[in-house]
Amino acid sequence: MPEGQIRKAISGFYYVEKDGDLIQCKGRGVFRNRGIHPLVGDFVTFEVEGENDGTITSVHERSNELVRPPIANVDQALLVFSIVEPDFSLHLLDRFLVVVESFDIQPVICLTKKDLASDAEMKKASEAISYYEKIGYDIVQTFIDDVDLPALLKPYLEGKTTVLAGQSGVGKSTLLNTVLPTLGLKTGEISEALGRGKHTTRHVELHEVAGGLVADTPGFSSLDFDHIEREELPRTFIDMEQVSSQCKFRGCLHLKEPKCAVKELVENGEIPRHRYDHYLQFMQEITDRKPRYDRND
Ligand SMILES: Nc1nc2c(ncn2[C@@H]2O[C@H](COP(=O)(O)OP(=O)(O)OP(=O)(O)O)[C@@H](O)[C@H]2O)c(=O)[nH]1
Ligand SMILES: [Zn+2]
Repeated sequence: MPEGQIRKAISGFYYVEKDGDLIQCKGRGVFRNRGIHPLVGDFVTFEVEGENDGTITSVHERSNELVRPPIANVDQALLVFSIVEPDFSLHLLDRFLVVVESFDIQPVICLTKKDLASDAEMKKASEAISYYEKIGYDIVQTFIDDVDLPALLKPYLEGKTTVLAGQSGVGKSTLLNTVLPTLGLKTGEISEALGRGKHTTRHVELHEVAGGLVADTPGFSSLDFDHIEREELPRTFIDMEQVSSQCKFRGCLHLKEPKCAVKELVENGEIPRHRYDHYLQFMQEITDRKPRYDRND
């Protein structure tokens, strides 16, 4: 039976891409009883019925799945940060990195609005970001008038499924319009669409760009840590994770444990203090959240 990938889902139909064609498919009747909900991004097996219609018979195992927007098998997130308007925030950067790493998604940090920044603001942001480059993250600088943005982003987009993410106003729609000119998003449109409340399900579609796929709706509109356990937080700080094998205790959470390699590196300045402070803050947030059975969401 043929296999393909769901590129969009509208009113109960799934549009499955196969060799350049989109086949309009329904899900198998038993999916509902079994609680199987096919998602955009899913690789599926389907049965052909008629020229361009079919039925999805099985959904292949996912590498991950996002909730808002609902999308599966995301490889990469372009994390968009403006240097000014809104001001660059290391707290928000660390928060995005934790959430993205927790889904096993590769982050690429995009810096926008360089043209609006003073030399001092630019220098401050570049210095802060250089640490993230040092620990292995890719950084790209994009500008509103950068005519060659598609070429700049191509090496990152090629062969991957990518979502954009970032705070309101940083320039996500501007970037999406540049990589997907046919989309014609009004800038500011995304926040309006998402602002109507979290129950608004906005249609999401994967588009072919530069040999990869890009989602036309930004991901990670909520940055809570509900899905992350205390023991999982250390691995989402990749700089700490790299040295954690040198901590005295296996499974060290780098809190009060003696002979902790992470705390030693924070003391001698190799890991910036703000990284560790954010780590402690996020750990506290996870510790303080209500147990799941107490919540009514
Ligand atoms: N000067 C300058 N302005 C930019 C740049 N990128 C985006 N903008 C402007 O910043 C404003 C916000 O950009 P959007 O692309 O709407 O931002 P967004 O992240 O999609 O915002 P939401 O829809 O609220 O999530 C718009 O007026 C853009 O024209 C840039 O590199 N330089
Ligand atoms: Zn430790």
